[in-house]
This record gives sequence, structure tokens and C-alpha cells, in this order.
Amino acid sequence: MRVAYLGPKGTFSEEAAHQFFSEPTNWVMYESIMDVLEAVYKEEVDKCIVPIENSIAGNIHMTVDGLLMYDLHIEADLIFTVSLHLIGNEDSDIHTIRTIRSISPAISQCRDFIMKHGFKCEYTDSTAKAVQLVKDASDNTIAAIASKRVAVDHGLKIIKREIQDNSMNHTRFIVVGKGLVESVEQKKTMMLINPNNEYPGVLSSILNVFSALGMNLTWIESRPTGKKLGTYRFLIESEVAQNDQRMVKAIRILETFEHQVHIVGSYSTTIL
Ligand SMILES: O=C(O)C(=O)C[C@]1(C(=O)O)C=C[C@@H](O)C=C1
Repeated sequence: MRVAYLGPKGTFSEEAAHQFFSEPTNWVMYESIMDVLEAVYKEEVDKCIVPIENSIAGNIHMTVDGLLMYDLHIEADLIFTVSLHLIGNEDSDIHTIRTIRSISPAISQCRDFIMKHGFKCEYTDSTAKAVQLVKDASDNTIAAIASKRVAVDHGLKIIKREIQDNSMNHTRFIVVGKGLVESVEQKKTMMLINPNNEYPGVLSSILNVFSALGMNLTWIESRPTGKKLGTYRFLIESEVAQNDQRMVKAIRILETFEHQVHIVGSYSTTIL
């Protein structure tokens, strides 16, 4: 099986992928989250693993938009603990650093620390890429935000440990494939709902269907349709399996009101 994830070597995506897949796997790394998702769409790989939300920084829109753009499906999700460190060259310390580099969600997870020190931020496509750039620059004013493992691999210094805004920091990753698979264990279902029209209360009328059927929702995200300002489609995840009678009923009711419902996946969560 070929599985794609965000490279280069040393990303959190790599750690999550290697811990999640037990069977023999051909790993393929791509330079951005969008490229990872595109690889599944183009069938260069069978599956990929990408981050979708973080407990401090919130939803990762690159992933949500890529999922929708390429019409991909979720096969599983997993929760991964993330510890972020400030990493620099040997002659750097907290007083020499002026600029920090990392991927946007990692920078958002360390907002308080960055503001306290007044660091300038430069964005990269991954944490591991930021570390590579810091090493290549061999400059004591630049540091990266990344994992301990990647600092050790590159022989760089950990200037400050655990710099995320909250010590309990978790990122949810999803395993994504091209087609809809019938997972053995279905505990949650992700739906994409395109409302029939734009009118006051359209979202609440959709949500009311789930609440009337006693279906707990675990995630919701609205993304622009791209057609007209102020028009949205909704990704909604419920704690109910696709084949559960309540889900079948909810979809039937929503479709009666001419909302379009598309199943993005039905799966279960692994805690790594
Ligand atoms: O850059 C990496 O190391 C990644 O795997 C990406 C990513 C993300 O974008 O959320 C994954 C987990 C952490 O939240 C920080 C970075």
C-alpha cells in the first residue's frame, strides 16, 4: 500500500503515519498538505494522512478545502499529542532569536509565547522544512518551531521546550482515500451538506434535524461555496454511524427539504 504524508522527514504527520499503519507501507512524502491530497486524487498513492484540526489552533482549512476540491473520503481519524519546541543553531539562545519559522498551525499553537518575545513569524509548508531552513541559514537570530525528534535528527539545539499555549495539545489527523470505503468499525459520520438555498436560519433548520433525532454532533465547519459572497456549505460530523437508522432518517429528511447530503466517510477514532 502506498501512503502519502507531509514531508520532509521529521514532520508530525510522519510520526502519526508511522504509528498508525501497522501493515507494510510504501511511504511517499509531498511538500504541502494540498500536494498530499492531490496525490490521492491523481492515484499516485492509495491513501494519505493529513491534519484536520488542533485543540489550540482550530481547524486546518488547507485540509478541509483539499478534501472538498478533490472530492475525497475519510477512512479513519486519529488523535495525536503534539509537543512543540523552539529549535535553533548551536550558538543561538532565547536572546539572540528575532525570527521564527514554522507551518501556520504550529505558529498558531504558540501564539502566547511568540507575542511575549515579540518574534517575527515566517511561514513554511511544514515544521520539518522550517528546521531544515534554520540549519541551512546557520544564523543565530532564526529559530524553528518543531518536534524534538527533528531537532535531534538535524543535530540542532532545543532552545526552549514545550512552547505551545497549553500543555494538553492534540492534533486530529484523518486517513483519506479516493473512494468511499465501508469501514469495519463505523462510529462517526462526516457529511457535506449543500443547503437548498440561502435564507435566515438555514443552518439552524439543518441542525434541528440532528437534534430532533438525538444525534450528537462532534464537528462543524462552514466553507464558502466560492460562487457568491456569503454562501456556504457545511461539513458536519456526527457521533452516529452511516448505517444507523437515525442517520438514514436524518438524510432522508434533509433531502426532502432539498438539501444535498454527501457522505464524506464513516469511521472510528484511534488515540495514539
Ligand atoms: O508540519 C508538520 O510537522 C505537520 O505534520 C503538520 C502539522 C499541522 O499542520 O497541524 C501537524 C501537526 C501539528 O499540529 C503541527 C503541524
